[in-house]
Amino acid sequence: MAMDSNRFDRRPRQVLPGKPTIEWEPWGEYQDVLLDRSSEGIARVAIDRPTKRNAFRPRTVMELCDAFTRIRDDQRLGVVLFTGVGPADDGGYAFCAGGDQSVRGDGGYLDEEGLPRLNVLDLQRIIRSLPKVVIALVAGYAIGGGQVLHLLCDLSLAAENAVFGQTGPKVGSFDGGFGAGYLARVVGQRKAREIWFLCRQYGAEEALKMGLINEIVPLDGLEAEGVRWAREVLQHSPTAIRCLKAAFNAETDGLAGLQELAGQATHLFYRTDEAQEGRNAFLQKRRPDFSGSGWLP
Ligand SMILES: CC(C)(COP(=O)(O)OP(=O)(O)OC[C@H]1O[C@@H](n2cnc3c(N)ncnc32)[C@H](O)[C@@H]1OP(=O)(O)O)[C@@H](O)C(=O)NCCC(=O)NCCSC(=O)c1cc(O)c2ccccc2c1O
Repeated sequence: MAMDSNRFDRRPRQVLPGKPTIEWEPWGEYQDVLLDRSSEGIARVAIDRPTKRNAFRPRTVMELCDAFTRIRDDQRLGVVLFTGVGPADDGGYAFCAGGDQSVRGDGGYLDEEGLPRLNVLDLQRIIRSLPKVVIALVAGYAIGGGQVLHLLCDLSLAAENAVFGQTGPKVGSFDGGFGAGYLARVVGQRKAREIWFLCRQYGAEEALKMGLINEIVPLDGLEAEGVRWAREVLQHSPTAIRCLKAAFNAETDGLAGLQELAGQATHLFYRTDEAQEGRNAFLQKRRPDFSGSGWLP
């Protein structure tokens, strides 16, 4: 999906206002997304459709899935900053305004072949199960499906101009998965029902009060604060962090969440002499000898 970045301009690109506090390396080239990484272990993913308030079309989502999958597979990366390019030419900012209504067909959002898709649901799962920390940097609107994407990030830093809300019942849509159930876990059932049933917009202070975000930051310091949080996370144990993320998900995500947590346990188990004895015995066509393992309390 991403084209070789060597063919393109490799100068760092401005995503949000403010002085960069980290050296970004452009990483691949997409149409709707900017992807950068740094040698410090941080990646930056930005939706690049500012004239549409960073609303996503199927291509945007496919590119985001590709970007997050590449990040997952790069062992040097531990934290992702997820944001939207701004400002637009009219001065407006958005993290993401949800699904692009101009390509919404009768059965979903139409891709370039005319196939109706709701592929943001795939992206939600990729972000949710990414064994790294995803930090949303919200400048301007996080609305509709964009608000759900923001919700699924592990941490959220919002600029003073951030605005959150749902529009589904206004525009004939709803996200009854993470968008409803997980929102209720985060802000409580009463507030979640208010957000969806009334379709109001909430500023950064209200979002902080309801637990939707972690901190409010001046707009031109948003990326720098994200980098600061990322650097702090990166000082800690990668295994502890990935297991904790899976544990938080397990509490809310049913069997899919337990599968992630169990996968982390299997990863760790594979590194033990005990697990390796099972594999070696099979390959050497002999009985396994687990006597050295003990039955710990
Ligand atoms: C986000 C806004 C509140 C911003 O208002 P503002 O006044 O600042 O700006 P404009 O309204 O003038 O917008 C500027 C420019 O951007 C275009 N635009 C903005 N949002 C979208 C969008 N979502 N789709 C297409 N285009 C958009 C706008 O038309 C303007 O362009 P011009 O050419 O006319 O200048 C406000 O823009 C707003 O309310 N936007 C709509 C928000 C919305 O309703 N989003 C969709 C919700 S539904 C959804 O996201 C969704 C997606 C899924 O894939 C799902 C999958 C599965 C289940 C549920 C899903 C789901 O609910």
